[in-house]
Amino acid sequence: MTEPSATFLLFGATGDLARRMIFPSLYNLLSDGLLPDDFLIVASGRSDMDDEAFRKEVDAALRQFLPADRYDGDVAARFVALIGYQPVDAGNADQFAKLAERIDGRLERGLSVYLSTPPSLFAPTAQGLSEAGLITPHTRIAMEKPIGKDLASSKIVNDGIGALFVEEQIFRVDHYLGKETVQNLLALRFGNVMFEPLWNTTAIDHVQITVGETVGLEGRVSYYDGVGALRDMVQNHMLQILSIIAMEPPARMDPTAVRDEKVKALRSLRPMTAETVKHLSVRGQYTPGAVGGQIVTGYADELGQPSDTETFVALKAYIDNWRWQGVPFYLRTGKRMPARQSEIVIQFKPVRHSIFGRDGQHGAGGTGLEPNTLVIRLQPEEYIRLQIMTKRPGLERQVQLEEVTLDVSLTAAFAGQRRRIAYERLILDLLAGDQTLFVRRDEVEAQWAWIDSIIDGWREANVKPAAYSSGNWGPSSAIALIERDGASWHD
Ligand SMILES: NC(=O)C1=CN([C@@H]2O[C@H](COP(=O)(O)OP(=O)(O)OC[C@H]3O[C@@H](n4cnc5c(N)ncnc54)[C@H](OP(=O)(O)O)[C@@H]3O)[C@@H](O)[C@H]2O)C=CC1
Ligand SMILES: O=C1O[C@H](COP(=O)(O)O)[C@@H](O)[C@H](O)[C@H]1O
Repeated sequence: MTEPSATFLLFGATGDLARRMIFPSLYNLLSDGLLPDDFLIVASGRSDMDDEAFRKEVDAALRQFLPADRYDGDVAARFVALIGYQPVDAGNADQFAKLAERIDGRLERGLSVYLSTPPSLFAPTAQGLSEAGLITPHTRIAMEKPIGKDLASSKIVNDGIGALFVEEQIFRVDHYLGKETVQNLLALRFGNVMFEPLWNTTAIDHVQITVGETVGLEGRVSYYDGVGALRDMVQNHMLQILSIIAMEPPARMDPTAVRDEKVKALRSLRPMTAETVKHLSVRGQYTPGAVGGQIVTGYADELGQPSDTETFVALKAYIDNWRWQGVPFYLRTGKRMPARQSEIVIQFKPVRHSIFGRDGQHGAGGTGLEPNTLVIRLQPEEYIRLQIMTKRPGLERQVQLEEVTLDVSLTAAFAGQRRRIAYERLILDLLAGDQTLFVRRDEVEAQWAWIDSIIDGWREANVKPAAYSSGNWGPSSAIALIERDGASWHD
């Protein structure tokens, strides 16, 4: 089927993600004329309400979460008129039958189902859809993260869904893949001739990936505690970024070629052990402090009890393949960091031989020679900066070098272009059936296999989170993790 799905069925429609991201994204797509004619949105949650009551809730969410200049009352009225609400408890077969009545006669034109519910409901929901006759070759199913909490449980979820859908119908969402800046990594690497020859152990000293957040638990206590930063952020978003940085060039931009290369990189991650986690990983948990001038409470206070869940993690990872032999990938992510800042830093090696120092050695003679650094800022700003060496103007007998920045601000270069919500891209691709920016089963499982090795290592070696004051880049051991190697975090 080449036409986009004519019906979008959203489970979890009363939830936080639907209100903040999914409805605003659908609204934007409608406003830009990107939804098919005669499009129907069937929204479902456990709560009982009628179409009108739910439409009012969606309108309120649009007013709250769209930028003020995006909300247009006429478009919003057209948008909510597309939505019907049907209460369904995932375990209630009768309610699935009522849901099917809403979609009656439309299945041939394609149904895209989106599961924005807790993952424990994915398989029962798929079962309910099947029993109600809603699964046909024209049905697709999208699932939010997390897929499980370890490799074993992710296999159970994948098996449950896989029993009713073939892989080509399954769209595992990682919203980072919908971000322009993450897709731009592919453009940077494979749309330019100058980076690829240097993109390996010969020229690269190390790679840093940082995803810093200033927020704390944000009311997601019941989800987050026991999950922690490693499972919440590294297992999915950060490993997806790492796989795009590390993969071999795919033959073409299609779902199989791209995902084949990503999974090879993920499978090459060196597993950790109880011995190696002690020097390759740091766990942290925030305590009271100040973020952006505001005093905030600690994690345990927000939770109401002590906990061993990490809100920060830093890792030194190795990818055991030809390209990346000996190149450490330093990853760190945390809540209550000093800034919301996500970036990738490619630290190149020094030039092989310095012609500038008095004795010909690199860095000798105080000439200021430094290795090149490529900084790719993903958010909140979007830019690519390359630090290169230039001659400082002057008449000194010995050439003095200074770093200058080649600065490509994507925000400025594309100033006329509206920044899209990541979910807009993903929903559009789901409707169109393009899986390139969705995560394949083998990728999720390779990600979990590596994460499990760290969690097992932590358990066996009894590694607990170290305290860090909110507003800092994690515990001091996270700084030591990289400084031991003679490098430092690019803050
Ligand atoms: N919020 C976020 O920023 C992010 C969330 N996610 C993931 O997205 C999913 C949804 O998250 P979020 O919106 O925050 O969660 P919420 O807890 O806010 O919403 C959960 C939704 O699931 C519905 N639900 C709960 N139990 C049942 C049931 N037995 N049968 C049918 N529906 C049920 C709820 O319906 P009702 O309210 O009517 O009871 C509600 O619509 C989760 O998997 C989460 O991990 C992923 C990335 C970010
Ligand atoms: O998936 C998640 O992502 C958000 C961070 O997303 P971003 O787009 O704002 O960078 C994180 O806050 C949340 O804990 C996690 O579940």
